[in-house]
Amino acid sequence: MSSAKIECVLRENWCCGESPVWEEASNSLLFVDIPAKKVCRWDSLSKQVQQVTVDAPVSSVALRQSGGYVATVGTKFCALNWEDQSAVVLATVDKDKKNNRFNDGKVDPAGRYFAGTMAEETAPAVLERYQGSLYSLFPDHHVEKYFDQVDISNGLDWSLDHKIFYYIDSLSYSVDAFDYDLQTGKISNRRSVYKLEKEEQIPDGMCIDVEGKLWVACYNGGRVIRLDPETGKRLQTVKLPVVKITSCCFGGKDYSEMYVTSARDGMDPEGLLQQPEAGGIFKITGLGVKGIPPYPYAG
Ligand SMILES: O=C(O)[C@H](O)[C@@H](O)[C@H](O)[C@H](O)CO
Ligand SMILES: [Zn+2]
Repeated sequence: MSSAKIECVLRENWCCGESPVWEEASNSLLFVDIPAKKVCRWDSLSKQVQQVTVDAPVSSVALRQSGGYVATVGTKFCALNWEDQSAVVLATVDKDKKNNRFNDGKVDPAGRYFAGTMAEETAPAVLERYQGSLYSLFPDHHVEKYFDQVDISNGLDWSLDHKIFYYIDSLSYSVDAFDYDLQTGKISNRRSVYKLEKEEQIPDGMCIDVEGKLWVACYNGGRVIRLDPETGKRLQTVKLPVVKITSCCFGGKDYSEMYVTSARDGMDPEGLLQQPEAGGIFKITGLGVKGIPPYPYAG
């Protein structure tokens, strides 16, 4: 077993930190604070954070091949220009669902931006059920819808051979897999590869490592877990000093570090006293396994 070291690298106490993405070119970690409507970029060398505020809850951010970033803002896929802080709408979804917003999103190995929606929460994990759908924004800016009836659309990633798409609808307490056709972006044959145990609580964000194993952030579970999607077995548990763990990604030199986001929304004053780092960003080193670079949006 590895000896993991955990460090809180940013203690600005985000309401709900999410969607960590490593940007190698700037040695930075991108992430969002959903309710604060902020896209943030933390420079790992200068330790400075830059922020861009948008006009609606921003639930995910991704790199863009042609420069700048893309982000899911409210129910819109947007292009984000970091220099002039402008957001341009590329496409809108769920136009008939006024209470919906996007949640987690990630770019596939062919440059499509996948993201799902959910009804806005009245409290963490409290919301009108089955309102969400999963979509992807193709490089030509058209949108495809995969399925609906989603509660909280969350973690997503692709197998190293690009033949499997992994997906989490949080309230199903399951990590699911689909066959993936990289050429067309089509998914099929949904099945569960792991059911969370009670103490692991709610599955949230997810990423894959170079060995093809999945790392899942456990919201209210205070941990990230490493799963073998082939055997359905949990391989490792790494506990963190805060319970509301929202997502994880690999980054740093050679993608050998893991960055973990967390939330403080929904915590009472007593909980915040006990967990002063709630809402912080954590760096885990010494895991003994690396990640892979994020794919940029090709449009
Ligand atoms: O970031 C998300 O995925 C949701 O927007 C959050 O509100 C929580 O993580 C969720 O409630 C836990 O399932
Ligand atoms: Zn999430």
